[in-house]
Amino acid sequence: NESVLKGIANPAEQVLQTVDYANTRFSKLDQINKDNVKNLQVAWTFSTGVLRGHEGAPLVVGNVMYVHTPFPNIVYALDLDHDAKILWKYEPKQDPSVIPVMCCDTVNRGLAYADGTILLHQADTTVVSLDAKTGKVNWSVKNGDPAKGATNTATVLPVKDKVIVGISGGEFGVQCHVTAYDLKTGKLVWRGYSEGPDDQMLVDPEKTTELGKPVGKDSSLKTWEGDQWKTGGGCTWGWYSYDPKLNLVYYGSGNPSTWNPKQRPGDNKYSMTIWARNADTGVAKWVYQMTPHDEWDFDGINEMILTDQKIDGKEQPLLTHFDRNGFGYTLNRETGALLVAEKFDPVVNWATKVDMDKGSKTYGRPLVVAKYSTEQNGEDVNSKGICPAALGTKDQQPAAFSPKTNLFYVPTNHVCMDYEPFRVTYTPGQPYVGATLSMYPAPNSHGGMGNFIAWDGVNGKIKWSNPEQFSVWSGALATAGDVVFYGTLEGYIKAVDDKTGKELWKFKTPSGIIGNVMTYQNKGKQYVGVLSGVGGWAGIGLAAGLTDPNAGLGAVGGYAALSQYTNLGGQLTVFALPN
Ligand SMILES: O=C(O)c1cc(C(=O)O)c2c(n1)C(=O)C(=O)c1cc(C(=O)O)[nH]c1-2
Repeated sequence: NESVLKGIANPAEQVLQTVDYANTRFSKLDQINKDNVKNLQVAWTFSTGVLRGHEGAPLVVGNVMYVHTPFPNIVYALDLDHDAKILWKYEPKQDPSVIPVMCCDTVNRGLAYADGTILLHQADTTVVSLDAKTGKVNWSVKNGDPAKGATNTATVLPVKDKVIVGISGGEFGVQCHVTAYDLKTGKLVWRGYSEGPDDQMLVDPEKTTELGKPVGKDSSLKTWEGDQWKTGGGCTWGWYSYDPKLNLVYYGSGNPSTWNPKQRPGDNKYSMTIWARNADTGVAKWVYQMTPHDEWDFDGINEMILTDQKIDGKEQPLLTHFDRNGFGYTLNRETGALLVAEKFDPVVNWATKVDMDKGSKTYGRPLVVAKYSTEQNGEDVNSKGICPAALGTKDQQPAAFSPKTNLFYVPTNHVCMDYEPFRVTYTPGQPYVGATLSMYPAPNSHGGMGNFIAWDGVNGKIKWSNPEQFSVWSGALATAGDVVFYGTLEGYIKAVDDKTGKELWKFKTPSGIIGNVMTYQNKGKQYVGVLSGVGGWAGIGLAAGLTDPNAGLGAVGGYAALSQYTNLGGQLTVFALPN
């Protein structure tokens, strides 16, 4: 989309949640740099009026900032030239009783801008196009059925004349999908499901490849028993990337439903899969399933970061992905060839490695350690000491990449779990979970539940690692000022040196940070902004007022101590250097 490309090219603006189509979250702004970042001060603040988990980041288009909130999904347009005065406010009418409570709070990962419109995907799965000037609704369309457990938390990605949209519902047995709507009218153009017959998945059995081979006819159906694919999950609630040259959209699918692996024999394709789809037709060029027959809830939805780097002696179009399962993958994004798969936290123990031997039957698959296999241990058996926990070595919190250092900056979890699968029956609209968990800090380690790391994607190695007391549930931002920013669950926004990880500055905001740090320029001056508001899976315990470590989906566990550091909130804090 031309207007999106124009916005991406202007570092004063932020028109997408992912900063650019490649998901690098790198800003070319460099007024704030590693020498002066220690002088950052609060420039202004804004209360969103909502006290829940605030994920994503505001957008800046021209001299207007667009701020979104978690449910009820309010959008504010703020005039950056006039003291952030509210230009308009959009508050959707959503019936809270029809919105399924997803595992992990009522978050929303933010807005997107294209062609003079602001695009919002609400919790009730309504996709709305708003006039960016007035906040008036251009069109709206229903993307799913909340009565069957479908909901939304993700942002959308405008590509050419379409907007690409995912859906949540993996804990409700939704057959999840990705859909392209016409940007002007909201008319459905194509929809590809994560599992099912080829025509539903938009898979061409001869042309769609997995690890270099055509997938073959109805390849997904053969990996499910009977009709189980119809309630198979594989939800699409993560981040989307786009390569304009290859015209491919990249994203990952989530867990197969239920969490009880015994109830769904087979590989459960194509849950837990990286998808590369043609943006015009939706037809998949290639797929790669990272965790066949998931036994741990390692949703494969984390962002795909597109870079061009030299690997195996030649410059290649790469895709790097930090999966929940604890492996950092690098693939050739044109062909789907697997190049690197290494653990990005040494505590990962459920698999010894990913088999990289092309001649082997298990090529491309993780080699599972029997003692941590909840499938082999069986129903009603508590498998203990599995690392990482269900929320993964990384969850939705997006990483950043700096072309100045060729390093990825990754917010991670350092958490292990006990997992006990049990039998469930499917009832439309009711939770279809099938396991209980408890989660705790990785043992024999630094005692904390997170690390902020720098990763070399070509060699698959950690460059440096900063331990954190809690999971780093906030997204990273890398800048041309040689600084990387991120937030912590206690509420700190931190700036570190992109080469060494040395802490250069921090500031404690009013609530835990699970939003993504952003930067923009107004009247020639650079600002850094971040949403505070604890929540999401790691913070849901606090958000729901739960202190019982066994409450919820094992959500509280080691995070219960968060209540000693922070409180619910909903605030944007914007920083700048002194005049
Ligand atoms: O399978 C799904 O549909 C689904 C949806 C979501 C969501 O929409 O936020 C999460 C998850 N799964 C999930 O597994 C998970 O760990 C998670 C964390 C968060 C969050 O925002 O903190 N959401 C979700």
